[in-house]
This record gives sequence, C-alpha cells and structure tokens, in this order.
Amino acid sequence: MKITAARVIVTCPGRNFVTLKIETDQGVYGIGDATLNGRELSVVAYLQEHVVPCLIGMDPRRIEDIWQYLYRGAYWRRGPVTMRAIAAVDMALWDIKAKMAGMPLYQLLGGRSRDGIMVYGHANGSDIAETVEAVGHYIDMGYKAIRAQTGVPGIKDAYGVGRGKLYYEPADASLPSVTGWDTRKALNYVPKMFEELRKTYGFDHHLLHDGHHRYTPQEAANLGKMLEPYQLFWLEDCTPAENQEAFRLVRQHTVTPLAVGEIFNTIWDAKDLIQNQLIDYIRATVVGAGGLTHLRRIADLASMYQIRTGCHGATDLSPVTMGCALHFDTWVPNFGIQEYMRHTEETDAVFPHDYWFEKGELFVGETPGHGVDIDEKLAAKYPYKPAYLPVARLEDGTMWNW
Ligand SMILES: O=C(O)C(=O)C[C@H](O)[C@H](O)CO
Ligand SMILES: [Mg+2]
Repeated sequence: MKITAARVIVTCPGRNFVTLKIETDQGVYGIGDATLNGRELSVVAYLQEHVVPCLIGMDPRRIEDIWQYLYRGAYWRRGPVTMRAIAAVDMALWDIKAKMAGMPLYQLLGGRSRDGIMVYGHANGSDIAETVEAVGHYIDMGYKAIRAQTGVPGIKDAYGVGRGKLYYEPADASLPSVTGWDTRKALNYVPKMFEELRKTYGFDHHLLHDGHHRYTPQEAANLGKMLEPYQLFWLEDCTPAENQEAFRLVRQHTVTPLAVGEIFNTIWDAKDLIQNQLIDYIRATVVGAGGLTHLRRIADLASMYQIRTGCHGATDLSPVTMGCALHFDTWVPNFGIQEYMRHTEETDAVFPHDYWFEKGELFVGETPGHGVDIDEKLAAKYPYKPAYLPVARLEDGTMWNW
C-alpha cells in the first residue's frame, strides 16, 4: 500500500483552518488538522515544502515509523510548527488505518473506557453579573462543567471575555489588537466571581478558570489559595510553564487542582511537571502534541502519577482535532475532561462529523476512521484571511503574556 498524494487545504469558514488530506493507491484517504492559530501559513509551508514530498510512496500503515521519520529525521526537533505538521500526518494515517479496519478509531486505540465524554464550555462576561448569567445559560444547556472568565474593572479586554454568547473567537484582527492586564486588579476581582457563582448555583457543577499564563508563581499560589473555598475543578495556566519547576511553589501553597499544557508540543514539556506531581491535569491535545501517537505516550506517563487528561478544545482546533481527541478520550484510562468550544455552523458544514453533544457530554459515532471529513468544494468558498491573536500590555506599556 502506498501514499499517492497529500494535499494541504486552507479554509476560513469564520476562522482559519489548515487540513492535510492523504490519499492512497487503495482509494482510502485520511484527514489531519495542522492549524496553528495566528501562524497558519508557517505550517502550510512546512508541510508542502518539507513533509509532503517525503510522504509520497510511503506505506501509510507504518504510522509509528513515519512519525519517527518525521521527528528524528528532520534533525530539528519539537516546536509548534514541526509538531503540528507531524500531528496532521499522524491523524490522517490513523484515520486511514481505522477506515481500512472498518472500525471507529477508539477501537484501534484499545476500545471503549467510557460512554460519554464530560466536556466544559466557556462562560464569559464583561463583569461578574454577566458571567454569573452566562454560567446559568450553560447549566440550562445541560453542561456539568463550566469555565468562568470575567472582565475586570479597569482592565481593557481581559482574557476570555467573548463577543458572543456561544462563539468566543480571540483571533479576530488582521494585526494583533492590544489588550491590557493588571494582576492586582484581577486578584481582587476573580475570587469574588467564584464566591458569587457558588452562592448562586451551589456546588453541583464543576467550575474551571484559566489564568492564561498571567501570574508569577507567587501570585498564582495566592490566587489558588483564595479560590480554595469554591472548590474549582481546575485552575489552568496559572503561571507560564517554560520553567516547569515554577509549579513547585504554586503547589506548595494551594490544594486547588492545577492544569497546564495547551501550548505543549512534546512529552519533554511536561516530563518534570508530571514526574514531580506538580499538576493534576495535562492539557496537551492531538494537534498540538504530535498526533495520537505521541499524545498516548504523554497520557501513559501521566497515568503513572494519577494525573488526568484535559484536552485543549478551543475553536482554533478544527473539528478534525476534536474528532480525534474524542476517540482518544473514549479510550484513555486516565481521562479527566474535554474542553468544548463550539464551532460555528459554517465550520461544521465544511467539516461534516459524527460526534454529538448531549447533556454535558460529547459522544463519538461508529463511522470507520475518526469520523470527520472535509467538504473541499465548500472549503474553497472561504479563502484564508490573516487573523492574529491579541497581545497584552501592562498599564505602563510593558509587554505581558496574552
Ligand atoms: O481554550 C483555552 O483554554 C485557551 O486558553 C484558548 C487559547 O487562548 C486559544 O486556543 C489560543 O489560540
Ligand atoms: Mg487555556
């Protein structure tokens, strides 16, 4: 069996997506996601110029060998561009293998460990009152877990504050827009939001919060401590994780569960955090961390330390990644939760899929493969549009972490 063609498809049904389609001499094809939000065309070039020529003629059944070929063979390892390109190939090859086996992908991974996948949605508001209302809306839709973010008085466009009720899309400008940040104001406001949420809705639902790499370890420890009475499911990205040791300080001061990893590319980004039990949830997902082949290794390492998965699932991860992640979630023994930001109707039409939402959970279908396809004719109607994530600056103009 041979790979006969591999094409990169760029489409913008409301936001940009990069998709790899691998075709074979047996008529079976596979689809992979390669979207890197705000830097999409770098992965397009990496795939087209440096990966696709190597793939032609290879045996698509050799998933592990092709992964190693692309990872070790490049000499230049890791990084978001390389690992997304590898992820796209990996997803497409697993799709092909599962289609050939006539099985939904989760069966090849080891079979079903659970029926439904608990997901969390994003409730946003420009202040506490609005966020409390937005959380109520998610509860009414049947969600069991909800991430709550609020605008903070005095901070311009704080992270996580959406423009619509269901569809939050941060990459919204042809050049990065400038948002603000002030740690003191946030530390004084965010705990009040959780106090209000627990007063209003009680403790039956899981609540989550994303610090988006904004706090120093000491400030993150302080936030974690202040949030303890509200029993969060997790506090995410409380501090940047390039220095994995930084989480030790946070951990020593709070029992609020910690999650990190949406920007991790390999097991090496998470190794110390996992082996020292400095986190509770690992947020790496299929497109970010080199595909299912590599994500499985991260999950297995995490399972040895009772750390559970919490795959990234923002809108910049295409339905192809969501489909793959849901098969992974259906199988993985140490599953924790899955993030679920809804794609728009335009996106869902370009990527027909068989997963569905019901009562706070997502379910995968039984279609052979990962269950997500691309309508190429429709995709061609939405040409690429440059769109950047915002940047963040402190009040005095200093660049901060967005
Ligand atoms: O989904 C999350 O937790 C995020 O933090 C979303 C990110 O801002 C988004 O994926 C950036 O592209
Ligand atoms: Mg996040």
